[in-house]
Amino acid sequence: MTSIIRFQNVTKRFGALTVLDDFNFDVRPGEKVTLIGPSGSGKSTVLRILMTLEPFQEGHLELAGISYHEPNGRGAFKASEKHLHKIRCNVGMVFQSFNLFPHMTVLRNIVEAPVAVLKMKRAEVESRAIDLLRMVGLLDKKDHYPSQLSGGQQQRVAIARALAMRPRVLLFDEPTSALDPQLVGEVLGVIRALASEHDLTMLLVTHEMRFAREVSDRVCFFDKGRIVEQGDPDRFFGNPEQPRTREFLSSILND
Ligand SMILES: Nc1ncnc2c1ncn2[C@@H]1O[C@H](COP(=O)(O)OP(=O)(O)OP(=O)(O)O)[C@@H](O)[C@H]1O
Repeated sequence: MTSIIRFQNVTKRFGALTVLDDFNFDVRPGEKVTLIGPSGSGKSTVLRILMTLEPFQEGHLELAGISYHEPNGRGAFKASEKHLHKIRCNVGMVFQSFNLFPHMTVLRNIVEAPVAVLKMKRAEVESRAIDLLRMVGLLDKKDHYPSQLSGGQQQRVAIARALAMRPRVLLFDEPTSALDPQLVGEVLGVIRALASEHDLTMLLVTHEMRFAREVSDRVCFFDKGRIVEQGDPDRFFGNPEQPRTREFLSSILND
């Protein structure tokens, strides 16, 4: 079985703090995987490393067959800009806090990166951006600025923006946790629709357990830099095996 994401014995430290400890993790092409776990356990760090936003100290990482090492093996994350560019063309990320460019319209927010980074033709990207805005239900907002949109609408633009780069892997880092409760549903609805896309690999960090159960092929409980337990959602939520998983699930489900 080929993996589209592969962490092999990855160790990540921030100073004296070891966040990932000899971490191994594989994701199949098209798989939708959710990472859940206590605050501070390292879930965002997994995504940030994949997005090349964080270096790591030991181990080996592959995304879509591209290694995160220099081919000559000089050590983790000594990749050239060209190499990083290759990786970043395959992976997109949706952050907790939208991160739209405030001085650009919705349409430009979506169009700029594919034109600047992928050197795609502006007209072609615009036409795809229009399709994506229609998909996230915001075509009528294309000439608005982010400050004129609700948080839920901004997050839907952020999802469209990530998709405009045609990533093979899409990472979601707690995409609804900065939203008012009444806006969560509209964003989850868009992600749910994406989850039905066979070819797109999705890795999500979320505290929305019902949603995780609904969209994931696999749920992983992550604690102290390791996966403690994983499984298909019905088995995982219906019959968690590890005491730490049970403890975690009962603490959040009783909140
Ligand atoms: N840039 C940094 N410098 C130092 N420590 C960091 C840095 N980023 C994260 N950490 C620490 O690494 C650990 C893992 O953080 P991470 O954000 O990956 O956890 P998380 O599981 O995503 O938590 P949450 O659910 O609260 O977002 C935490 O103890 C955090 O304080």
